[in-house]
Amino acid sequence: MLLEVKDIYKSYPKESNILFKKTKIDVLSEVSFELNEGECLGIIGESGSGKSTLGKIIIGLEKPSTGNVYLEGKDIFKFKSYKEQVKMRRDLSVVFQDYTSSVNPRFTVFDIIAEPLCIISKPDKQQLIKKITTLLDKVGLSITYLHRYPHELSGGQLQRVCIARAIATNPKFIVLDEAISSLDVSIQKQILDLLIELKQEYKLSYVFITHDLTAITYICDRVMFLKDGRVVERVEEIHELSNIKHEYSKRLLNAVLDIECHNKVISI
Ligand SMILES: Nc1ncnc2c1ncn2[C@@H]1O[C@H](COP(=O)(O)OP(=O)(O)OP(=O)(O)O)[C@@H](O)[C@H]1O
Repeated sequence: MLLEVKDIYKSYPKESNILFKKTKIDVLSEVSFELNEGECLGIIGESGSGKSTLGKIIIGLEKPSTGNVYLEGKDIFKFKSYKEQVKMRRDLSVVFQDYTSSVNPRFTVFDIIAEPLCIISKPDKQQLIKKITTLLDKVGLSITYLHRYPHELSGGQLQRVCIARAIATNPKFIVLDEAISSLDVSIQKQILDLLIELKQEYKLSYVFITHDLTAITYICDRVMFLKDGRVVERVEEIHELSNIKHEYSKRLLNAVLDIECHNKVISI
């Protein structure tokens, strides 16, 4: 098994009106799941249900209050040596929704993609140019983009650059946190197709975080519904999505059907 997330609880301190009284807000409770090689697991939930917090925990950006995350059997929060931590950084990657703020505006496309490569090794400039040109090609961008700055790219192009950066270190899995949500619908499909292609080519696993069930049915093998930080339902086979039982999951599914129906009426 590639990833095992076991009994995660996460709480944050909360401001209290009562002097000296410490309170906390529980964001995740009892969250467990497994992810196998080559799989795409969808995590869906309403705003504030804890999806991004969970995403940050499984790539080691945030520590759980209790619980463990095992990557190939090893607890990612117990990697002590620098070498182990660099390996973990190489194996786990992420693409965020907000592609504009997840890149340095003063970096060129070359600098953005080179950054993780230079953290894990010390490649020379020629090696870097070759590798980055190949990566750009993989995400459907030509070499002419190499020296452009983020403001000289469209949203879809910049998200492709972020995807190239995410796959640069040959990770084992990528957390895609609302990675297509800021793009318009036609670009969303292109990016989903690209992600599916890359998943097959690099044998990647994804954790696909979204509030969009339509995208889940397009790319995911399984799905987990998160409500107030708890897993309320799991669908192990995506084609069985219509058999969901929990009221909350049904509400999310019906919301999609309503929107699709509404769009059809408009297009008629
Ligand atoms: N660093 C933090 N300190 C305090 N509270 C936090 C912190 N990060 C997140 N939260 C709270 O945790 C809860 C879950 O937030 P999270 O961003 O994980 O939800 P989400 O499901 O990803 O929401 P969205 O879909 O709107 O991005 C929210 O109530 C949020 O305010």
